[in-house]
Amino acid sequence: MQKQIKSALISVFYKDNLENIVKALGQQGVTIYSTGGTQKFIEDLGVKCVAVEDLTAYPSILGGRVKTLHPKVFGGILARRENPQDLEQLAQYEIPEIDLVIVDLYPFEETVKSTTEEQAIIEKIDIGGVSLIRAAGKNYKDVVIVASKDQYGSLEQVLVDGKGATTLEQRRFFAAKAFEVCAHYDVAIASWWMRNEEVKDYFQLSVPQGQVCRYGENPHQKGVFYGNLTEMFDKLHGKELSYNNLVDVDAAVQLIAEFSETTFAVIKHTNVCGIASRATLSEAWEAALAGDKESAFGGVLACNKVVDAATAQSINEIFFEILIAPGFEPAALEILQAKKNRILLLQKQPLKSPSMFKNVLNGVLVQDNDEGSFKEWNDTGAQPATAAQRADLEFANIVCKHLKSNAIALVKDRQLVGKGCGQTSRIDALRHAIEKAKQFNFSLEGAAMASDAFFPFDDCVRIAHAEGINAVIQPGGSIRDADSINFAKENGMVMIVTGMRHFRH
Ligand SMILES: NC(=O)c1ncn([C@@H]2O[C@H](COP(=O)(O)O)[C@@H](O)[C@H]2O)c1NC=O
Repeated sequence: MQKQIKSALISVFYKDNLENIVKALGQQGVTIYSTGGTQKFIEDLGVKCVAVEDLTAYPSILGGRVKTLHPKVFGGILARRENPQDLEQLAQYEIPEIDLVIVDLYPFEETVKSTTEEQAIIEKIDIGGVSLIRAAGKNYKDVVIVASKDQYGSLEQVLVDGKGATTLEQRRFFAAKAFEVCAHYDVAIASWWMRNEEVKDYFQLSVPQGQVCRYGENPHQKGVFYGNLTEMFDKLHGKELSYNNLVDVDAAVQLIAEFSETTFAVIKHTNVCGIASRATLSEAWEAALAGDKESAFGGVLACNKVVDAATAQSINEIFFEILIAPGFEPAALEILQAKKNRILLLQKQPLKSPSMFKNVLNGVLVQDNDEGSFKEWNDTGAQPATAAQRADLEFANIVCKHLKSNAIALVKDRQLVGKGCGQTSRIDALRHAIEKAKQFNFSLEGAAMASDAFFPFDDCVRIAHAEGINAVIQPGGSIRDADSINFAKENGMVMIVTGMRHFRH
């Protein structure tokens, strides 16, 4: 049903972008009611406006905590226009109908980001604005609610197209958006109150839409990304990131954040297939690629140093989807931007989320991020690790943590030379890792092996030893730990037990 807007209440925190709407309402003869700062803004535009104080016959009190909270305001918003009793009461108490409500709430989220001062934050919990939104949204059959400056464009369109009249469908659309705004606002407030609680009573997360993906994991699945990519990255080149790109970029930035030495990594389907630390970035790249040249095709690349021209030249020769780096030298950028089908991301900040979650069954599982790489460093083998072995073992252990379970990583001179992941048995993961190393002509003589979880039997250590691997790192915890440890002792192998498992399902 079409409804003509004859009256409006405007109370907004940010006044920008409101000019056209106010002027259009003024031209259409709409009676505008408004609060302090907004009233001044409207009058400065040369448009007539009634102060809410004049409507309520009450001043704004308690430093603005109570301005619009009054039956003369809420009655006019909530009255059902087809209900004779409601209309009688409006007449009895001299309450004018309000057909349009425009609100832009106090910026609670921005305030939390800019200060830790509790009182300043609490003052930015909007009360009147949220009440206006809820009231107008509830009475959407008669009232238009515009609950955020993000919707000014839509309102302007409606005012122009409908000459100030709205359809029921349009009012329903604005109401739905309005309740989304309120819900998001309340989640932000509740999250702030609960910021120090370890376990909350509700799983609450409200993240604005970032982009609708072309599709989900596969073309027949829909996909949407909620989040703010521009906060983390500057996209210097290439098309929009796909659903799978986003998943891989997440895996890549988590992995690369673990390394402080100059390191390059290649990620495929969230698993690292090549990674190396070297004195220079181009050496790190060459070594990472050499780890598995075949898998690197179409991969996601990540490094922790500014990309120089020499490295760019070398990377340019292979087909890759995405390159993530903390910076690009201008000459490197020129080289890499020459080809169209690739994405270049400049990472501006690290990932900050302290926890992770996924939907399972009819709920959500939440856990801490897997921080750290070992609890203890227990030398349980034939002898302690040398400095070089220690470096490789630590490297292998971190890599293993970023592989899907069951995972085995084989490392030599801080270069991944073989990996097995996502296997249903640990021994299969090892077999696969060895096969990969052989495929690319790596000798495993003197290599280090990491396992994401304990060895249930001594079979893996035996196989590793037979290949020349002489240092092992694993969490321990099997009832048969002694079998693997004794084998290492008897065969001159280093065996580190960390006490920290790194399953990744
Ligand atoms: N207390 C109230 O009755 C009340 N009514 C509206 N507001 C808010 O006051 C702001 C606008 O204030 P002003 O027009 O004075 O600049 C808006 O963000 C609006 O959401 C209120 N403030 C907070 O709760």
